[in-house]
Amino acid sequence: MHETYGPVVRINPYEIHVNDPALYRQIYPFNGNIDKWGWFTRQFGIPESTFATVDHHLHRLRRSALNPLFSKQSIVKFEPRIAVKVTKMVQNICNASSGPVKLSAAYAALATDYSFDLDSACIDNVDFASMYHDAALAGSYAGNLAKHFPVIFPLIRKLPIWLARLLKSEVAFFVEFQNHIGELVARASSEVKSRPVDTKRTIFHHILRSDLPETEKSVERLTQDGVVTVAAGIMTTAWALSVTSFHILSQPNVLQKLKDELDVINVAAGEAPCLAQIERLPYLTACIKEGLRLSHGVTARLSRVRPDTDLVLSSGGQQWTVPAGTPVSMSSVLVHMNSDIFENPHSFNPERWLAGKNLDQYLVAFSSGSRQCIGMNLAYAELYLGLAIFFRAYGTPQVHKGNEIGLVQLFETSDSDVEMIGDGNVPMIRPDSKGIRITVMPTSGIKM
Ligand code: HEM
Repeated sequence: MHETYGPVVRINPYEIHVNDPALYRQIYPFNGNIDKWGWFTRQFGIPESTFATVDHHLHRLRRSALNPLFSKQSIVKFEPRIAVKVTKMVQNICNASSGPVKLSAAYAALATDYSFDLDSACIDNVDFASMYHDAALAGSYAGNLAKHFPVIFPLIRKLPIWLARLLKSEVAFFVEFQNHIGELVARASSEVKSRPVDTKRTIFHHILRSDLPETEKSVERLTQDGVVTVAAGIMTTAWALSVTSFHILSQPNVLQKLKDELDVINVAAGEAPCLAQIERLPYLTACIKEGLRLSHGVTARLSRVRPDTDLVLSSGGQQWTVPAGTPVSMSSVLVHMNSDIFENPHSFNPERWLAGKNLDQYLVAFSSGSRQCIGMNLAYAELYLGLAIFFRAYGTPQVHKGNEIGLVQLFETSDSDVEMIGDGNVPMIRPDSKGIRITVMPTSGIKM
């Protein structure tokens, strides 16, 4: 429709969609009274979560309780925990070397494990099975249907587990996932009541002790917030790690440059590199940005509504007025794949971020404005530590330094295993893909 009708199109009777990267920040600004669109947010069946809150002011109140947990300062405190999990994952991959390892599942298990006190220990599973990841993905894909039939999720949530298991394993995972989060919230709630000065600080303990009104602290509301926070963190981070690793492994010149950069950082034997150190590495940073660009983050059109003001969009000497109350959006995929900004947009090319072109403004995987991803600092910490520890520990038969714990090679994995074929709120991949798989040959080196 954009090719036929231009950059600003009324795509259905209610909604306007935009395809002009210059307009992205105008649609998603940090200031102003901006709501979400109820028709979009109802698809997940969690209307009381911060993510799905429609009203701007209520959203600000709910988000204010979460903000301190996700500040850069708080995430730095998480760093040792993330590093321990990544190191364990890297060692487990080496131990599980008898057949191909599903790297995308390993990353999914990793992202699940460091999501707030879930005690899931997914990375200890030999096959890296990740119940939460699969449940979250199934829920995200189902959103396309649930937008039209919003009764689906409330019904699923009420299913007894035996019936859910009879229907489909993903449905059962989803019910178990929600039940597990509900149990964690209920436990936190009774702990906070019985021991008001306890120092244990999961996301739930934190909210329960915050200044939010008591009506905002119900077990049901906090369960909804927990479900979306964990699900949003797992799917996106695991996919960004997977896509970035796939491209690095498939281009020996990229791997060589990355390993050269990682090899010179000063790390004591047996220790993980520290975040402050690796965040300054230009080539690793460029790989992460390129990986975020090609993994897209959230692919759905994230509609915004100005309830009481018109929105005037202006670009290239043209102006459009979006009337108050009208949902308007621009998909991240259209920004990331715009060939005027990113030449050969399908190719993984970290160098484009090092050419002084000020491309950062067009990296919108985390969206922008008042509803921008709250987990961005945590996601970056996971990406930096995950990739740095993995690529210090592993080389390929073509590119290695001699001090790795193993050599890896992609196993029957091609571009078609990472290419987006549809929008399931996150990228949909061809259904018969077996994931991003590697084979591992342990070496005698020990350094990580
Ligand atoms: C590469 C990793 C990630 C990407 C690309 C990503 C992307 C996004 C995007 C685009 C949004 C905006 C959605 C909207 O406008 O409706 C969002 C919101 C959100 N994300 Fe992330 N995310 C990532 C990791 C995480 C992590 C690690 C967490 C927490 C554990 C998290 C928690 C959330 C939450 C709670 C929201 C809702 C925020 C609000 O409504 O105020 N995300 N994310």
